[in-house]
Amino acid sequence: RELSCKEQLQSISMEWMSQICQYVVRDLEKYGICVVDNFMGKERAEAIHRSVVSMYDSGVFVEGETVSSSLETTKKVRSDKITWVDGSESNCTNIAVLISTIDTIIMNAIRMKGNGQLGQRTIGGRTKAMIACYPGSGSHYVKHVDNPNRDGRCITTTYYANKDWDAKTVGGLLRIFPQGWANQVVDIEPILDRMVFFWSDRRNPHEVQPAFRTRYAITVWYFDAKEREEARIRHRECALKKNKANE
Ligand SMILES: Cn1c(O)c(C(=O)NCC(=O)O)c(=O)c2ccccc21
Ligand SMILES: [Mn+2]
Repeated sequence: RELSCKEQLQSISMEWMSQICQYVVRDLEKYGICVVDNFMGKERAEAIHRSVVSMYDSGVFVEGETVSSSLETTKKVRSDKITWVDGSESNCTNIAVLISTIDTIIMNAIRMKGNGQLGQRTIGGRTKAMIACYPGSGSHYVKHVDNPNRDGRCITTTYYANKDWDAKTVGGLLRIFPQGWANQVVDIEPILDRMVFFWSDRRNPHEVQPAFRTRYAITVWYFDAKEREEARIRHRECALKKNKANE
């Protein structure tokens, strides 16, 4: 019998899903980095773009975390601004769909591995989505490691929502310096509907090069269950020590 439209869509998305998962598992385990284009499809991507622009215009974004205050007296460029969403906020429906799509990919990638692990990691939970905006005028992010000291985060997933981005004229490249690749760098243009997955630890120092146009990205970090638990215990212990000291 002829498959209904809904069944056809489901079968395409299941097929698509398993393709993407194989790709993510292979590239993460082989290179520690995976780039997927056309992740949500054109119309959903443009809807996400419109959502983040209107959120930015509504003023919910706050100054981002500067990884290290720049000592030299560089001319003051306005730095990144961020806001955290779980997808339930107003105007975030499309972002909720993005988050659940990434969840599905990560969970299925692990299931595919069979041993319930991705790169010898067992994923246990994730952060909310951090929407970041670089207001242009040369704003950038210094070279850093997302998780240098085992805070639990093991996979960084970043989605770009920038229409017609041309890095040759407006910069804004994500440049990753993969450890163990000698002096190779990986330059990734933050183009619309591009999804990047990479290990959050010291294997992937990276920077955001100066952007000369407003640049939007949505990041979700996935936790390694064991490492997250250990970080929580360490955090509790040092909190207890502090209380003892203050007694
Ligand atoms: C704004 N912003 C970031 O852009 C990156 C980051 O690495 N971005 C990579 C990218 O956008 O391509 C971060 O890792 C980050 C960490 C804490 C607070 C803000 C942060
Ligand atoms: Mn980062």
